[in-house]
Amino acid sequence: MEHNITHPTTPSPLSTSDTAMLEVLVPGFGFISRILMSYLNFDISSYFQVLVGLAVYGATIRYALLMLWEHFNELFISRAEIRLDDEAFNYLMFWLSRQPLMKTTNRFVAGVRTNSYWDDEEESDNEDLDETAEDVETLDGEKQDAFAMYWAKVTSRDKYKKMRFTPSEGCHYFWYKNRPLMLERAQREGGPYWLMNNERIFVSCLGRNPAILKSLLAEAQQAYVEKDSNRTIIYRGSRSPAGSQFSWVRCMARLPRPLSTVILDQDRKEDFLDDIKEYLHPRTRRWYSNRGIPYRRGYLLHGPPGTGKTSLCFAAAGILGLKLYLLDLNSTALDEESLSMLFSELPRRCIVLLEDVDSAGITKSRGTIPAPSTTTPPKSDAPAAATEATEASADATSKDEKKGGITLSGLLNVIDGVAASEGRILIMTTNHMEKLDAALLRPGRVDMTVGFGYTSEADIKELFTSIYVAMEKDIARRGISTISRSSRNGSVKSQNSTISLDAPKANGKTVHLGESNGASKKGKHTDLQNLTVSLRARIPGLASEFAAIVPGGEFTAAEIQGYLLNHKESPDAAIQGAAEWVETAQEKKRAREEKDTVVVA
Ligand SMILES: Nc1ncnc2c1ncn2[C@@H]1O[C@H](COP(=O)(O)OP(=O)(O)OP(=O)(O)O)[C@@H](O)[C@H]1O
Repeated sequence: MEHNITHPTTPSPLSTSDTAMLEVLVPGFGFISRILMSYLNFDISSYFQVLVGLAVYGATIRYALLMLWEHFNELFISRAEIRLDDEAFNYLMFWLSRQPLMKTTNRFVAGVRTNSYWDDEEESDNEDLDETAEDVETLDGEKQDAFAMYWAKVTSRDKYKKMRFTPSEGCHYFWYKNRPLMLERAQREGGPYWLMNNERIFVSCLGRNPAILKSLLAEAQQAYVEKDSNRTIIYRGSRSPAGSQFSWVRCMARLPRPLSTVILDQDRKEDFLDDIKEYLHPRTRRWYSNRGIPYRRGYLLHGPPGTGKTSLCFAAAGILGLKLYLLDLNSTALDEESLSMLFSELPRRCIVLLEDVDSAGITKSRGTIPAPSTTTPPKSDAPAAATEATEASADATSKDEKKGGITLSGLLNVIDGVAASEGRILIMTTNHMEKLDAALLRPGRVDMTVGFGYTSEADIKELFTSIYVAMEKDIARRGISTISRSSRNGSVKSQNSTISLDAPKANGKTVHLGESNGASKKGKHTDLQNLTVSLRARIPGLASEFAAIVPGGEFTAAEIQGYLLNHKESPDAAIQGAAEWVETAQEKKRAREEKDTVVVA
């Protein structure tokens, strides 16, 4: 008997090219058709023509909608693009974090990492805490507890870092000045996801006029810049964590350092500052440009470690409101190309600080510090003498050129290369000017040198005064906080509470302010004023006493400052311990010198 086995009618199978085409139009087509065939015995390929028709139709509609959307965008939507590697990105993020959008959106990036748009906020948070510490510290008998309370708050704040919110990737809608805006945070299409500086923010508005977007960005910039108010902004040239590229990363914003706190011969300080001011004057820029001379100026600050070179730079940046760009030439990762890129990215007016150029791989290795021969260094502006001194070392230097990431020729190329930005001020510091190559010191690269030395008698007096003059401000601040606290409480709290400002009187005894219970605000003010006046009157005498004990020309300002900081509340104690400190310090120096002599021998 013959059995007729009936198979489901199977239309002719698709050719390979048909299947490939369908796979392109409908990704996963092959897989789906196999599943359908095996489980449902349904051959989808029999509907090939219908499927192709549908796929083409779908693709056409999609394309048409895309084109339509693009035209619509072009005609009716304005859009600003802000890139991560630009500072405008920080402006916008900072501004956004303060907008109602960040309170209402349900899609956001949360993080505790401190970065450039939050750094100053952290600082002001800490300042609030500092106030509370001072407030309670002034009540006698509670000093320990006050510190414990303050410290508990600090450590807890450090543990529970403030959570920061920024918009997540994707689109967000918000209102700005009664206009609906769209914010989109996205990675650049086509770029590798891990590349951090791929990120973009787009802000869009309806209409062809982008004025509202520009106004938003201007507002964001203003908010960001105002946050810095009169601070000195410091950038550091560093490698991005994700790539090998170097860029300027904002690392902090510091309160400016008053020039008066840098102890250096007044004329020398003024010459330095006047020279920078003269350089920044528009007539100087015109002068340079009319003669085709590259508009750049370089300074070399030289002297033993801890004599105030970096401090002078900070002070100058603060006074002139210039941003400070720090670069470590010792980084082995830094090559000529990166250095050149960093220099080309500098803003038109700024200070670039290259510290300890002698220790970078562009000279012979760093040696011991030569013993001081005079109390003050030679008058600074002597590039010719410096050049002579350095010519002798040029040979030795060239041998070491290849040490480290950057070579001498690399540095020279970048300092005056065509790609380097104009208008910048380059300040290099060194502990060993004699080790620097003459080529680095030639005019055009170094136009002025400022020498720093060991403190003279006058410097010691000035340093002492500057340290204890600040105490007057401290007293005033504590007085104000105590007064405000007592006025909040109605009166000074306990029976025994006194304002604990142990300041010595002319006769060496300690003054306790506000000793009377419930002393009036006015009375305390008068006491504080008297104390301040008495201290001010005593400081010159104390400074002379101190300078008579500490020999001139032997110690750096950093060393003396270090000692005075151990007695920051009591100038009298500083004077009492000065002779012993000088003796110990001299002994240590002698021992170090002997050790160095043995090593050299
Ligand atoms: N001339 C000075 N006037 C006031 N303070 C000074 C002076 N020199 C040093 N100091 C103090 O000593 C510390 C170190 O100073 P600074 O960093 O400016 O020294 P430096 O010469 O740049 O040292 P280095 O060569 O090691 O970089 C700072 O706290 C600073 O306040």
